[in-house]
Amino acid sequence: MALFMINRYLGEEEGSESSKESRSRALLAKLQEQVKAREQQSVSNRADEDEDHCGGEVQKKRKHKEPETEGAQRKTKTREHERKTDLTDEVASPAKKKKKRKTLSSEKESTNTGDKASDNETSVEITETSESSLEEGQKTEESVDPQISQEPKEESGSSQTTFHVLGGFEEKAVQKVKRVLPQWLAQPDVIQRDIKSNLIPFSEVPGICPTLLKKLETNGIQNFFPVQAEVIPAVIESVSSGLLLGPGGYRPRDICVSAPTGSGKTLAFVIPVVQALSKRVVCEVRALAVLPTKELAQQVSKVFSTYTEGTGLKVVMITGQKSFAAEESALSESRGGVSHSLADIVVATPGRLVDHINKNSNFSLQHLRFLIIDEADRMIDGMHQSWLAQVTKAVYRSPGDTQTSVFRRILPGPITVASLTPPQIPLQKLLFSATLTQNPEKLQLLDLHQPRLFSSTHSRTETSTQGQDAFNFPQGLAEYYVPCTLSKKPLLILHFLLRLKFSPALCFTNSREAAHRLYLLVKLFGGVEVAEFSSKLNPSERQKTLKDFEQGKIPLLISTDAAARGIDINGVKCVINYDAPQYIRTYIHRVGRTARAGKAGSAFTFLLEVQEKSFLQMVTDAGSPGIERHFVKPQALKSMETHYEQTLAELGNVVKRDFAGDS
Ligand SMILES: Nc1ncnc2c1ncn2[C@@H]1O[C@H](COP(=O)(O)OP(=O)(O)OP(=O)(O)O)[C@@H](O)[C@H]1O
Repeated sequence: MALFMINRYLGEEEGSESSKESRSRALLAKLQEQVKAREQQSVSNRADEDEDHCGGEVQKKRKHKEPETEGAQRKTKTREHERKTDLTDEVASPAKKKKKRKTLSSEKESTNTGDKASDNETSVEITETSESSLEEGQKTEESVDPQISQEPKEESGSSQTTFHVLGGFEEKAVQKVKRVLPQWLAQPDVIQRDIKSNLIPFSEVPGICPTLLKKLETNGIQNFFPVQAEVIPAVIESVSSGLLLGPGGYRPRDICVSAPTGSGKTLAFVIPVVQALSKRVVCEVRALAVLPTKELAQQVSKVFSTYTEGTGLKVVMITGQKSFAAEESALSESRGGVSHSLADIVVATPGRLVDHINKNSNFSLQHLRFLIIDEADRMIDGMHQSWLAQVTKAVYRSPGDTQTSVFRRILPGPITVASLTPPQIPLQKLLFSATLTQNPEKLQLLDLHQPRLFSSTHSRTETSTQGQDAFNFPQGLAEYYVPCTLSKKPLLILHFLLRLKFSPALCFTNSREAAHRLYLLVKLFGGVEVAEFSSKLNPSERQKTLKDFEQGKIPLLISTDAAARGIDINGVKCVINYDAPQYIRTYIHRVGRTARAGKAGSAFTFLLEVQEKSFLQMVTDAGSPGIERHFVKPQALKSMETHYEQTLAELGNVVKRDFAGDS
């Protein structure tokens, strides 16, 4: 199915070498023709002149006779051509008419300067004939004409010359390629961005079973957030005819959700999936959630576990946190020599998922009904791991498979009566992200079926100026940038924590080395509890660090982008971009660790002078409601400077020791 319409190359390829070459060749051929015609003409003129000078009465008569016949023919041709040209000129632009008038007046000029009437006539005829042949050429090459139509003027003084000025093609304005989004991307179901003033009571969202509503209340959820009120009913509707068929017996539409960070996307898929699977009889893997990191998988797995409690549904996480064998035995067991699934919902990272597909013969995805791709844009970027192709292969039987069960699964092709006849479990994809790409080519990689988009961003062209995607920022987020110098950056962090009491604060650096150095510096300076979070730590250390930070034991967490996406830490008041992020998506996810669930929060980005212009442009283009300047006066840092210098010297020794220890 053609999912996407992309109007590319609306005009002819102006810059293409081959088209330039063929134009040049056509022009050259035309000019050569004209040169020949003129040479012949001038030869006959010269002969006429000679005859004029030395010929007698007979020759004079012949001369008069010849032009009479030839000239008459030519004149008839010319008049005919004039009539044609006049007709064309009636619809031609005024500029063209002007040009023609100019050419004709130049012809008149040349006529008046001539000595003999016959010469004059010949001159006019030549001019008009060449113009006529050029007019013909105009049909194939418009841009050539203005140049050539002026030639007779230059030649009028010396009608014998065959010299032509080449080149100077008229510039054609290149038509700009317009972006045409497919309708489902251009006109999404709109999700309100303002959570606080758009809370939706449970009673207004139909179809959710009372047990789940009770569970929501038990977990402190009183109302639905806008994204949940839109997406939950849509997914529930797609299973209204049971797990085997979508509405009307057709395959259900895939669902894409693009909503700001902290807007409650997790519950938007957990609730309907749990409700849909709660009626299952046999335990099989029917839902698979794929996330980019272990921490995120753990977070989502926890939410699934909360809402499946008491339903009999089993949630298993496969991220590599446990050994492969331990994960294998959590996924399935063998009873009477037959393997039985022990998982209804699997939460996985792509790498480990592929391992199980390839190495665990008891891991079956043949009953998979929901494929949830959280942080979908990141997962698309990571598609080089070909995890999606592996999942698809595991879900559908291979063509050589002769399985004859009614429930056999065949990779769906175009919808036909035949293809719909055997009932088969449809695989529905649910995509979620705060920065879902609107790039149709990228989305096509996911092979979506009649996708439906829920988005709080209408279209990227509304807010962006450079074709960059526009995103929505959380309503309660206040963005600031702090102009600074490289040497003062660490002092600023200390100022923010110790003086301004901005805590708990999550501080991002662009590398784990930078995170480690800053962590050491703050620790040596003293006065504030600090921890670092990066791939330097093992998974259990990372888990403990996040827990301590969430519980308020650590007011400052210095992290790489490992904590930038999806991590839901309650109560982060402030995000500090110690190093400015290079990409807008990174910025959006980093600052999205605060101002979650409709709460307020602030984000500060430290900017060196050279970074200011491009960074502010990037943020504005992405649709930021506004980023304010927050200037810290140098005097405010003065009192910390001496201690800071001492700490820096000390840091040098610690780093050396660290380095020696590492090597
Ligand atoms: N209806 C609700 N009422 C109150 N709190 C809610 C509701 N829905 C979700 N939350 C809370 O909002 C917070 C953010 O939710 P969630 O992590 O699902 O956001 P998200 O949209 O997935 O964010 P991100 O894009 O950063 O991953 C969570 O702590 C969650 O418990």
